[in-house]
Amino acid sequence: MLNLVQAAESAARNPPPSSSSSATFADPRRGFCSFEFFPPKTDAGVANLMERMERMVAAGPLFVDVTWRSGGETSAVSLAIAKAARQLLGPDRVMLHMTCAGASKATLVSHLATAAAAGVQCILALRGDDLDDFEEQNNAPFKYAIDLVRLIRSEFTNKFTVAVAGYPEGHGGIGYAVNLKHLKEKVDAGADFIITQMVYNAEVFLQFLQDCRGIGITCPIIPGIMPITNYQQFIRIISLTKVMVPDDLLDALRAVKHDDAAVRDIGSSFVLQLIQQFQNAGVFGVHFYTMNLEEPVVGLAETAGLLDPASVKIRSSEQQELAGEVRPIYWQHRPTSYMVRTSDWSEFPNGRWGDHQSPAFGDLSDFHLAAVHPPTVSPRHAIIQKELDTDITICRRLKTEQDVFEVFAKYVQGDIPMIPWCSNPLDSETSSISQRLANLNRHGILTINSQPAVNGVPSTDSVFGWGPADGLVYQKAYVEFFCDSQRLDKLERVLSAHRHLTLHAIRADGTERVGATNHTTALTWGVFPNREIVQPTIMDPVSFRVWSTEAFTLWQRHWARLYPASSTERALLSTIAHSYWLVTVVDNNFVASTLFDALDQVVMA
Ligand SMILES: Cc1cc2nc3c(=O)[nH]c(=O)nc-3n(C[C@H](O)[C@H](O)[C@H](O)COP(=O)(O)OP(=O)(O)OC[C@H]3O[C@@H](n4cnc5c(N)ncnc54)[C@H](O)[C@@H]3O)c2cc1C
Ligand SMILES: NC(=O)c1ccc[n+]([C@@H]2O[C@H](COP(=O)([O-])OP(=O)(O)OC[C@H]3O[C@@H](n4cnc5c(N)ncnc54)[C@H](O)[C@@H]3O)[C@@H](O)[C@H]2O)c1
Repeated sequence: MLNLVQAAESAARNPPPSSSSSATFADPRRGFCSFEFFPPKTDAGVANLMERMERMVAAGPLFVDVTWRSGGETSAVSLAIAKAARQLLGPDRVMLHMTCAGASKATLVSHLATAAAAGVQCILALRGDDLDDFEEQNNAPFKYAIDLVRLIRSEFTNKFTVAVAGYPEGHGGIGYAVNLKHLKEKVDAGADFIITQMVYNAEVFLQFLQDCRGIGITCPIIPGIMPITNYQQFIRIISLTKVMVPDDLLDALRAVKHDDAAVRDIGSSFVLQLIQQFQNAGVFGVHFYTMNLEEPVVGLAETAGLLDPASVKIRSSEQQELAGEVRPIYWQHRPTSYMVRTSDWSEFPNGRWGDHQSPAFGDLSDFHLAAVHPPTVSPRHAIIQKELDTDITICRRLKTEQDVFEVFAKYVQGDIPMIPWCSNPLDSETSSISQRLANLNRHGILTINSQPAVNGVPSTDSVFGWGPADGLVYQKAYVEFFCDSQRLDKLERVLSAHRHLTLHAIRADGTERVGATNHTTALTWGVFPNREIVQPTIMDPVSFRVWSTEAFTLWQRHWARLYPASSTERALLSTIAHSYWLVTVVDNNFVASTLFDALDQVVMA
């Protein structure tokens, strides 16, 4: 893999004589790219990713890589995807991410041996983030990525090419220069090249590159970029990673945030310019955080001249079978693609939770883009300040459940900028119900998501509109919340008089209580001239189950953890996480909704 990266860099810098020196931007010899995939959360998503990956690798990236969930819980899926990619592309063009923090030496050696046996020759050695207990991490043998680099070199010598992560804007709040020093140590310990955290500012990356060179890091450094395809998703990811985004870009995206096609146009022009700036400065490779999306990523890479389809010789299944290889089970049993109905609108047209059969379905934390902790604090990072403020606010004394209820109520009133489940301020459409929501929250219906009913509002409406002009949009009232068993019992009794309301409740241990119907249900849809009905948000019981696991984890991971191990607060939050239900209620009568009346009855004395 290293040879491949070096050869691609050198070919880009020294194009063959036949290529004119005034090569155009789209000259395929001018650049290369890699595509990063993450393991989807559901079997159907994995099956569809396999299919999509086959098309994406045929487009001609230099290599593909597969992320790894901290703790290695999804290691089998990551490995299966890497193995499938290897079968398609060959062994030297596939990289597997692997995290080490909290793992034992035996586990890591076993994962590495399994990867080697599957024909993976390149590892992106990472620390990982998602540890339940920092104290535990401090005593663990593998604290930093460098420990994994050293392990690979000592146990497997040169069997693997090793890449490591770099952070143009710093990492972990310990200072940019210290970060660089640690990066140099990783390279000195045996890393062959560096892939960076996503970056949307050419100056920032080029300064980082110069600083790396200045301290003697000579290996290839590939900047990471995530294509901008959907406003909500982009905002959530930059809030998580805290990467710097030019204000002009944010303003332009905000102005068209409900129109995915316009967001994608603006995002693509921006990313193409960024790549051009990199190329002008002699940086020819780009790492794409694909988010498992196909069309926007391949389109961008193609326009930027980063693909080389001629270099890919995808082997047919017959060739693979002749070579004694077994195709992944997902391919043999893959369902008819579910993508067709959304292909025109890419993956989540202004939509929210995605389709559980989609390869791009998952929680943002699955994308493993980077640290969720604030990096080096810079004055430009107002967003970090916002998070720190939130930490302080929700870190206040919590003695009783009522104190917890108050935090939720304050969030929907706009007095707290974030809670662990909601990282952005409420949408304007929620203002019509925010007082009712605050009251529900104060009475133990702890809301994390909602929408009021909408019946045929113009798609250009400044509050409820989305999609192209001249359409009409609709939505069912919906609310998602945590509550205890007593309130759920009462809700079920109330719902018997509201037959158009459907309920689905799940507890952390997986116990479920479901209403009469439990099918995939349309939540938001739009009718536009000359199109089929567009349905960006559905309530899907499978997605809800997957999401509930994440939702319960956030009590501990993003909240309880802010308090000392034996504190009252930790115990209280932990009890809530284990005993409360996560509930969704959909009001199927979008013409005359009674959802909030029903919830008011639950909290009435
Ligand atoms: C390209 C890329 C891909 C990623 N893929 C995944 C993935 O698949 N799965 C996943 O879970 N996460 C992934 N991540 C996220 C990554 O795990 C986190 O960003 C994590 O917080 C840091 O990982 P690292 O490997 O950079 O850590 P390290 O290099 O160990 O650095 C972590 C922090 O510790 C500091 N440090 C390093 N050495 C020392 C030392 N000796 N003493 C004190 N401080 C030290 C560093 O300066 C840095 O602040 C990815 C990140 C990137 C950029
Ligand atoms: N039901 C599922 O199957 C499923 C699956 C995955 C994610 N989710 C939910 O999706 C959320 C993220 O997706 P999104 O794009 O819909 O979020 P979002 O931030 O866009 O919020 C959607 C709507 O809910 C409102 N809202 C936000 N926080 C609220 C709160 N605390 N109380 C009441 N209303 C609130 C917003 O104003 C907005 O109108 C997750 O936090 C989770 O709640 C649900």
